[in-house]
Amino acid sequence: MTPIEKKRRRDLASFKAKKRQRIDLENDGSQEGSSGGAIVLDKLPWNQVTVDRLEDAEGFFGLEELSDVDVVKDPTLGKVEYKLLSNNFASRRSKEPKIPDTTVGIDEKEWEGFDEEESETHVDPRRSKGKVPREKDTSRVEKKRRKQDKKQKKEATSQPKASKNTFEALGTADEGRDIADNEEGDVSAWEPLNLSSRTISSLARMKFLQPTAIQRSAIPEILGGHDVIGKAPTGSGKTLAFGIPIYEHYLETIRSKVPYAEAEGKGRQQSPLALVLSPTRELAHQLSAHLTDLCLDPGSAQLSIATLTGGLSVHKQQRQIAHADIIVGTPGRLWEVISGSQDLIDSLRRIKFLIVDEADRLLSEGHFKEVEEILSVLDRTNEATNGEDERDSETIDWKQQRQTLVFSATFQKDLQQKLAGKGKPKGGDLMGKRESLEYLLKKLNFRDQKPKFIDVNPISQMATGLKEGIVECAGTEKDLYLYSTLLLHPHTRTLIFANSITSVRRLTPFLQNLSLPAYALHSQMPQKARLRSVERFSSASSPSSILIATDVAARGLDIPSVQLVLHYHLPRAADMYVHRSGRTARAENSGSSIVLCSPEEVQGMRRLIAKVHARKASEHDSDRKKFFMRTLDLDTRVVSRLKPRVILSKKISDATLAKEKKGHEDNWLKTAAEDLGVDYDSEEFAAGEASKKGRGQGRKKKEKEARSLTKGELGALRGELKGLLGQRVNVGVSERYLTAGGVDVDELLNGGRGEFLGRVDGGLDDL
Ligand SMILES: Nc1ncnc2c1ncn2[C@@H]1O[C@H](COP(=O)(O)OP(=O)(O)OP(=O)(O)O)[C@@H](O)[C@H]1O
Repeated sequence: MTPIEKKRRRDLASFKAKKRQRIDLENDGSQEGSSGGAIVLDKLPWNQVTVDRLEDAEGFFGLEELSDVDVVKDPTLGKVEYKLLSNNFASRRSKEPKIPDTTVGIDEKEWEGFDEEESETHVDPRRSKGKVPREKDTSRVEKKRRKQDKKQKKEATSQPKASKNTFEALGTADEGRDIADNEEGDVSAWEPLNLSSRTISSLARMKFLQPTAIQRSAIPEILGGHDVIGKAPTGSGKTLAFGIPIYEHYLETIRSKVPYAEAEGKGRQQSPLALVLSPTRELAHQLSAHLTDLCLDPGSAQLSIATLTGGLSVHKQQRQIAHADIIVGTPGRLWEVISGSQDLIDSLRRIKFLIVDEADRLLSEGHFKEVEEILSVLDRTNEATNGEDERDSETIDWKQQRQTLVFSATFQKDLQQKLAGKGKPKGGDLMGKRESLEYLLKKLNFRDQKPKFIDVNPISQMATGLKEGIVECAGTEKDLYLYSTLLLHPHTRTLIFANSITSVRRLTPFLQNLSLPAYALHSQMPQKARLRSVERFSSASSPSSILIATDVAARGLDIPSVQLVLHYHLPRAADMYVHRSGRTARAENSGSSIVLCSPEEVQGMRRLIAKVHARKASEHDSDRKKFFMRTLDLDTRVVSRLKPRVILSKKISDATLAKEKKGHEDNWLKTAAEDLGVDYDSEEFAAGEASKKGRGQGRKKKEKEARSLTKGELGALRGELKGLLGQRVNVGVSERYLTAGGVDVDELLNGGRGEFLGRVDGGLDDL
């Protein structure tokens, strides 16, 4: 046994003895009364609040939580004391030998921690920066550790029930914490990826028993230090394909006990390890939550993740990211936060990983300017920061030390060909077209001459468990067909996509009036309301919930058990169809995607299918036209019986919205008039507007009519609708009836043939 191992054992034995003693003392203390376990506030074992609810993500940043502690007030002295409540605390604390400075109260006397040599191996670089002397014989110890780690990993993966000290090899000396205890099943399929036992343990806890295709292909390349462009169908686990290598790198750095900045020999402000760019706020929060889950390790210093999406003050976020290991952000807010601080820019330039998630979206529409700014400052060499600062006298090409990882389910076809090394894209000098994806990819400055392009499924971007269908209807009857389709899918978590915010605003109350649990999501909602909608929609207690969203929800959102995606409008681009539909049938699950298609949208639908399924079709048959999407015939008898409900609901929601709109307009005009110092008379203004002719007057007239409904009239309409919703609708198929509560008529309409929905009357050519 080597001296280090002997020492580790000695420390472990002494730790166990002290822990026993501590528990005894705590038991005694609890019997004796409040004074037995009294401790001071700042010595309590605070834990970082983890973000497990989207809604909390913003409000709890920077806060810490605590449990198993009683607050006791001494009435005579008026003093407040804190007392450890139970042995749970003791056992919980015993799993945290790495943070001795938070061990408290009675423990304070008992716990001395591992001595320096041992504690160095567990040290949180953020806390220990500058204090920890570097180990002298790193290579020998590191070699030994690696060997031991490998052995432990083998045990962990081949014997999930293996016992004790799986983590000893990582230097945590963590008692009894092992994969086996988690009882998560056989994770040996991860073995070829050669991951650390801590990562394997996290995967086991998450019950991810094997890597997905993109994880299997991308992780070794990233661990091997390559830049990677990864393309894989929606819901196929791309987040962990880059998340796992980042975590591995983090663990490696912890093991080598050197804070990142020090590791780079700079010794200045700590640098984050990774920067993840996300196109939407919801996705950013989700990515953070997913990475937090992976990196959750109660026995060690927590990796810190900062999410920058707006909602908190820029100053607060600047402070947050100054200590973060991973930063996840939307480009606009990220730029706002970093652009004001040269120190932050400097530290970001030293990141080890730059991740561009949903790359094709991020590098185009709307985000172009900020992404370009961010990439420019990341790539600026120190010299370029004008050399005023002494520190900048060294020229370090940080981008050469940074890995760039780009992921999406969709990439432009010509670009994809280029990346795959198959010829040049059309269109001449792409560098000249500033707003092109390729231009920005060039700006990403891959350190590899040619990044590894991994396409795990070149045939399809769609998830394998996805079924697709079309419901044909007149443009004016979309609301009716939407409602009918929803009723034909009872007990189904459904995501409805519309092309405009106005439609989302209109459809939400329309469905709510029909007693359906519908929530809205669009970019003009306040951030808190956006997160609340996603949380309510995702809640396990509402498995039949409905989210009506713009394409802000199309990318990356991973909401459990979405079984149906309904395209109220045909998506504007084929890749958006792929991403929207990808909100269902995720991670080996099945799901359906249905387009409500009006005659005006048929051409677009044909083009979309040709784009999305062209390769699939040519795989099976040389004649592409043979590929078709199912047309789903709703029973017109059912649909027509639902019409009166739909008419009433529309009337009510139109009236409510028109009144709200008028209220907003009045307020706006009043404020504007006040600002200008003139009187505002709404009647006069309305008369002036009415006398105008031209576009939009029809809509305005309708709005006026809707607005003119009195409260009493609205109440009567609501009553009438309530009556209708209470009535059963005879579908004429059997004794079973369709109600808003949702009877399974699906089966009836399918004639028990197990078809997707309704009769399949043919393909695209029949449209
Ligand atoms: N190895 C695995 N085994 C089982 N489930 C996994 C595995 N890896 C990831 N998952 C789960 O699969 C789901 C989809 O993962 P993720 O969100 O990373 O997909 P994605 O490929 O990024 O999708 P999108 O293209 O829509 O953004 C998540 O719920 C995730 O927890």
